[in-house]
Amino acid sequence: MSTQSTMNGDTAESGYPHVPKYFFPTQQIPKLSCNDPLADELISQEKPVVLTDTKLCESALKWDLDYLANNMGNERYMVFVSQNNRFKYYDEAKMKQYRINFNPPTRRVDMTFTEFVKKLREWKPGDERVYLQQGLNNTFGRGIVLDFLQFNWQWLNVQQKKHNWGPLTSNLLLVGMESNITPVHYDEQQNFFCQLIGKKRCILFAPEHYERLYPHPVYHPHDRQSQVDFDMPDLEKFPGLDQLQGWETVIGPGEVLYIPMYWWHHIESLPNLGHTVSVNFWYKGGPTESVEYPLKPRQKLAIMRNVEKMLLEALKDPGEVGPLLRSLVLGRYS
Ligand SMILES: O=C(O)C(=O)C[C@H](CCCc1ccccc1)C(=O)O
Ligand SMILES: [Zn+2]
Repeated sequence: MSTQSTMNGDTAESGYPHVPKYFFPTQQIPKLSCNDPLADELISQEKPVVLTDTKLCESALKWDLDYLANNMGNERYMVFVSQNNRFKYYDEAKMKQYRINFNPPTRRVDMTFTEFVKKLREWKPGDERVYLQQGLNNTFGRGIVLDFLQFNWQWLNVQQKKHNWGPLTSNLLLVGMESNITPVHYDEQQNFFCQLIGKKRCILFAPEHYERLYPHPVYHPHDRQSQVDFDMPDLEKFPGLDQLQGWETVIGPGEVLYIPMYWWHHIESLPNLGHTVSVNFWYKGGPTESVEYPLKPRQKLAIMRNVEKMLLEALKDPGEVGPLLRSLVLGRYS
């Protein structure tokens, strides 16, 4: 791959000039062959790594819009619609649970793939944007199912056992427009994220940056999502942002990014490079054999989540959780 170099000679792994886009510094996520022992080392340490040569989704590298339109049948698929380029995830179930004034930033519209492609191809500036995010299941056309069966399951099964992961829970098919952004959030599963069409910039932060990314309360529909807008960081409200530092990479077709469980990630489809297609593989974390101290940051995160859930269960009113925690901590533990 020809690597362009910028004035300061700084050329990222991706061969693209490393264009710092946001207010925080980042380092490049290592990009290694899946046969490199260091790759396995990083995965077992739950650190991010971009893997090449996995052939994990080689049979799906042909999943462009035409192929998908011809093979996705006439089912309706989950599509999110946004008035801007951000697609901040929200939990529909939690929306109904608590009477909080929450205006969802996107709306969910189920549409056929043909309708989706039409909206995508006829889009012009000012129009609402679309992002198809649909779990792969056997309702997809035969062609898709056959491609799916040809994924490199042997390699996946070896990884799952080697790193003591739990079962595969789902595969999300993602078809997005260029410049679409999934704002920074964490998931509670291990993730092999496969890029099929187009390029995505992925910015990751370790779980210990929890205090710097100010996640919404656990009961909130935006649970696991950061309150911070990377385009308009509010350093008064979120002072920890000035310590934030991340890891980033640009992944292209055939590359797999390992997003460790509880690691924050912001994902965007690079502008001017056309639509993107990705498939992820979410695995439950493995059983925790022996608890070792000091606890890992992700274990403390899990504990904090349980404290929030327990307090809400006990207090019922979300408005009482903050005051009780302040009484507990201020002047006593702080
Ligand atoms: O694979 C991942 O974890 C990603 O975040 C990929 C991301 C879309 C994910 C949407 C989503 C976020 C949270 C819960 C359910 C669905 C992208 O590629 O834009
Ligand atoms: Zn995610």
